[in-house]
Order: sequence, then structure tokens, then C-alpha cells
Amino acid sequence: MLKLASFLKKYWLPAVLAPLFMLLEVAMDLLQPKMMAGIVNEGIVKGDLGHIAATSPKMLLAALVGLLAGVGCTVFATIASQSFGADLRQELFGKVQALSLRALDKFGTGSVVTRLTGDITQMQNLVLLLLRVFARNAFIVCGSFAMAYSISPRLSVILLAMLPLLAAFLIAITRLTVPLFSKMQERLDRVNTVMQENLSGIRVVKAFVRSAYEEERFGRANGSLLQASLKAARIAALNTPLMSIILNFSIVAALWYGGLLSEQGAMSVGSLAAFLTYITQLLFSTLGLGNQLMTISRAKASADRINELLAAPEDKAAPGMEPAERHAASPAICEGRLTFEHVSFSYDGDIASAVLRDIHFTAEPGETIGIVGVNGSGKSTLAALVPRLYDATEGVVRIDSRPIGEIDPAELHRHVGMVLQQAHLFSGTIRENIGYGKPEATMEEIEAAARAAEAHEFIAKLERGYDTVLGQRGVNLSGGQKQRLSIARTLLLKPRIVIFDDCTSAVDLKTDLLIRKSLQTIMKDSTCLIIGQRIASVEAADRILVLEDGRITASGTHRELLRQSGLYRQIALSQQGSQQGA
Ligand SMILES: Nc1ncnc2c1ncn2[C@@H]1O[C@H](COP(=O)(O)OP(=O)(O)OP(=O)(O)O)[C@@H](O)[C@H]1O
Repeated sequence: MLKLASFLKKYWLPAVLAPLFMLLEVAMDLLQPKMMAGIVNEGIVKGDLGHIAATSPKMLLAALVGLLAGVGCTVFATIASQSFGADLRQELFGKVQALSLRALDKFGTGSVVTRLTGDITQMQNLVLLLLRVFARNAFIVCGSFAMAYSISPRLSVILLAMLPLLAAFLIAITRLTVPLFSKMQERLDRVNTVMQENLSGIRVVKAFVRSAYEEERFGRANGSLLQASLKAARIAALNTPLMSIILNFSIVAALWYGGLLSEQGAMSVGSLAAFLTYITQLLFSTLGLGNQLMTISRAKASADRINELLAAPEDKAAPGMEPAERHAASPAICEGRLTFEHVSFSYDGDIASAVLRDIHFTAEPGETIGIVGVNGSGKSTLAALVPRLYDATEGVVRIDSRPIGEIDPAELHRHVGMVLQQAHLFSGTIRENIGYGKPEATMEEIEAAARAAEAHEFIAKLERGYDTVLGQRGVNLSGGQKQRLSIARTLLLKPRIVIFDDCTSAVDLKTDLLIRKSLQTIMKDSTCLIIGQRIASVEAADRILVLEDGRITASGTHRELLRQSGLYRQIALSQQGSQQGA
């Protein structure tokens, strides 16, 4: 938890002022019983009305100062905790952007979302609590003990005897609750995952009339969260009564002794009343501290989860090289020669379960390489290694003879463009979406990229053209239109190496042909990898690689492969009818 405290450094002033104001408020509160004792002893018992008249305005002033100090504390504590939460959220979001896909796969989206929202809110609440209520209770405990001690040291020492017992109890309950709160947050991850899957796949759910099943699935996740919450709550519920027993026991002992002293005339009634007020305050504030310990336990579980995400491996970190060194050591990609040197890859890092094995080929600058293979043969995985979405488990991927691990990530991404199978668009205008990778692009550049991707025609037909606002994930476009926009987005960057990962699967064959023709012109100097289910998408490539079970089993031109590769011939024959039909 202390690691995260560094996020509070920037807001040290409000973080210091808040408890100071609270200290002032508590001091004012603690003065009241003492002044009241004076009124009882001097004013009421001795009938000194002047004393009452002189003390009353002081009590009012103390109350007013206490009130203002309380407001000040709330304002500063809110500034510090909200700013702390906002910075932590920003940092964590930045971290998520930098995380390797392997790490993201491990955490899962639901868990990342819970950490970014629920866990950070827990931490934010903790800071607010520590600066206000916890500080108040801690000051009251110390202050009321000091005041009680100033009235009767002998009586106060009895209260001290309870401390070891109380400490042992609080340590035990914290040990019990932290793992339970961690479990609660994990179950919350599951609830978020189910919710996200449902919302992003709501069309499938409706098409398959599976709402009832989805509700049941959500109910299971929700029920298991409830169970974990109740278990934690049951333990936490023991906190107050057990602490009350310990505290009340010691207070009864102090009172019994206080009564004796008063009877013997060793203690005045007013002092005994003030002493009682102080130890009652002490009792409530200690109970408050105990309850707040539950919030701290919960925040500790959240802090561990946030730290786990902050410590997760980042993308593109070349082993043994600092980013600055990498940058200095990284000349610009100039030719765009792409080499896979005996590359194998496994998603879980275990070579025994590799999905790519011994991939070895070179794509020369300006060359177009087609990659075909059945579903699951490893085509998209191979493509993902080029922009380092994943790193090769064995072997090396090189660009212009340099291992890609040594190329500055920004440089790599500037020169490697990728159009993914799933066209993912963002809410915003069409213009913003095409210009996503180059926000400074002119309208002419955007339009040229859209024309090359055969998207200009349909955009021009829209009422607001390039200023048409897309819904979340481009929901108001057809699948083929989305794919064309995502092709335009990549073409705008004019990358040296460009990968088209089956990105025209939803485009009709005629448009696919037009796109490929314009690509041949616009990308003639770039190295292209075209992954395609359709032979028509790759047949014009300079060379085609056939991928089977993660291995390259044949390589050649369309004509050569028709003769040499049984699988290629099979795929080509199976598509002949549909192509002729088109
Ligand atoms: N994120 C992932 N984690 C673990 N395994 C994965 C992941 N993505 C893909 N795989 C596995 O890797 C293998 C290759 O998948 P890949 O997506 O590269 O195939 P593909 O040839 O592109 O398939 P398709 O033609 O269906 O797109 C498959 O067996 C798949 O189950």
C-alpha cells in the first residue's frame, strides 16, 4: 500500500492540511468537557454565575472554530483523495496501454476494468478516510486519553491495560479479512467479465434467444460475489461487538475505581463527569478505528491488485536495454526487408504447445507475400509477431537485418501497418477514425486513403460525409464498410511494411478486387503480407506461403502452388465456384 502513497506526494499540501484542520476540530471538541467541568465545579456547585457567563462564549467560539476546521478538513481531504484517485487511474490506464498482450490475456478484460474502477475507488476512499475520519478518531483517542490523564492519571492507567488485548484482536481480524476481501474483488472481476462479454456480444445473445441463459450466467457470478461479500461481512461484523466487550470491560473497571475516589473525596463530581465524557469519546473513537480497519483491509486487497497490474511486464521491452538506449541504438527503418529466422511461438511460452514452428522466410522490400492456410493454422499469430504484439518464443524476426526487439517501438509502429481481421473503429467521426494514426493528416490525405480503400464512394453518399459520427465500435456501418475504413486508416500512414490480416473477408468480391488493384499502386514500394481465406486475395502476390499447423509447408507463386501444394489446390478448387459466381 505504501508504494501507492507516492501518488499522494504531488498533493502533499492538502494531504497535510486536512489532518491539521482535523486536529484543530478535535482540539476544540476536547476543550468542551473541560470547560463544562469548570462550569459544574465553579459555576453550579459554588454558585459563581460570573464564571458561567465568562465560559459560555468561549465554548461557543470553540464550537465555531471546530466547525470551520471540520469544513476545511473535508475540503482538503477531498482535493487530495480525488486527485490521488485521478492520477492513479491515469497511470494505470497508461500501464494498460503499455502492457504486453500476453499480460493482458492473463489478467482478462473484466479484471483490468475492476482494477481500474472498483479497486481505485477503494484506494481513493481509503485516502479520504485516513485524512478525515481515521485522523479524527486517532486524534480523539490520543487527545481524550491525554485529557482524561490530566484529570486522573491513576484512573487512566487502567484504560491502558486493555491496549495489548485490543492490538492482538485487531491484528487477528485483519489477517482474517484481507484474503476474504481479495476473493471478493476476484469475484467482482468475474461479474464484470460476464457483463462485458454480454454487452459486446448482445447481438449474438439476441439472435440465439439466449437472454435467459445469460441472466442465469450473470446470476451465478453475482451469487458467488454475494457469498464472498457475506463471508467477509460476517467476520467484519464480529469486530464491533468484540471490541465493545474489551473496551467496556476496562471502562467499567475505571469507573468503579473512579466512584471509589469520588466517594473518598479524592475526585470532584465535575472532574468525574468530564473524565466520563472523555472515556466515552475514547470508547466510540476506538470502535470507529476498529471499523475503519475493515476499510483499510479492503483497500489493502485492492492495493495489492493495483500493484500487481503496475508490475506486469510491459510491451516491447527488449531484455537488458533501457528505452533510451534502445532509442539511441535504433536507426530508422529504411528498406522494409522482413525476415523470419527459424521463428517458433507459443502463447503460454511453452515451446511444446507452439502454434508456430520454425517459420523461416524473407520478404524483400516492395515484395507482396500471400499467406494462406486453414482456420487456426497460425496466420494471424504470424502477423502479430511483426509489430511485436507478441514476441517470438524462439528464433528472431528482423527488419532490415535488425532484430525487431532492438528497434524503438515508436519507430517500429510508424513503419509497420496492420489491418486486423476484426475492424475495430472508435466512436467519433469517419475523418477521425481514418486519421487515428496521423491526427495531423490533411483532408486530401484522408480522402486519398479512403479512395485507395474503396471507401470514398460510400462515405460521400452519407449525409454528413467524412463528418458522419460513428457509434461505439462503428455500430452504424456494415461489416464491409468498417473493414474499408480500417484499411484506409492504415494506408494513410504509408507504412514500409503492411500486413492485411484477412481484412476484406466482409467486402464483396468486386470491391475486394478493386481494393487489391489500388493497393498494388499505392503500396508498390511497401513490403506486404496479405493473409487471406480467399485465394483471390493472394493469387497476385509475388510469393504465397502455405501454413499448415503452424509450419510453412509450401511456398511459391499461385501457379506453382497449384501444381505443388495439395492443400493450396484443395482450397483453390473449393473456392472456384464462388469466384466464378461473383
Ligand atoms: N490469444 C490466444 N491465446 C492462446 N491461444 C491462441 C490465441 N490466439 C490464437 N490462439 C491459438 O493459436 C492458433 C493459431 O491461431 P491464429 O488465430 O493465428 O490462426 P489463423 O490461421 O489466423 O486462423 P483464422 O483463419 O481462423 O483466423 C489456434 O490454435 C488458436 O487456438
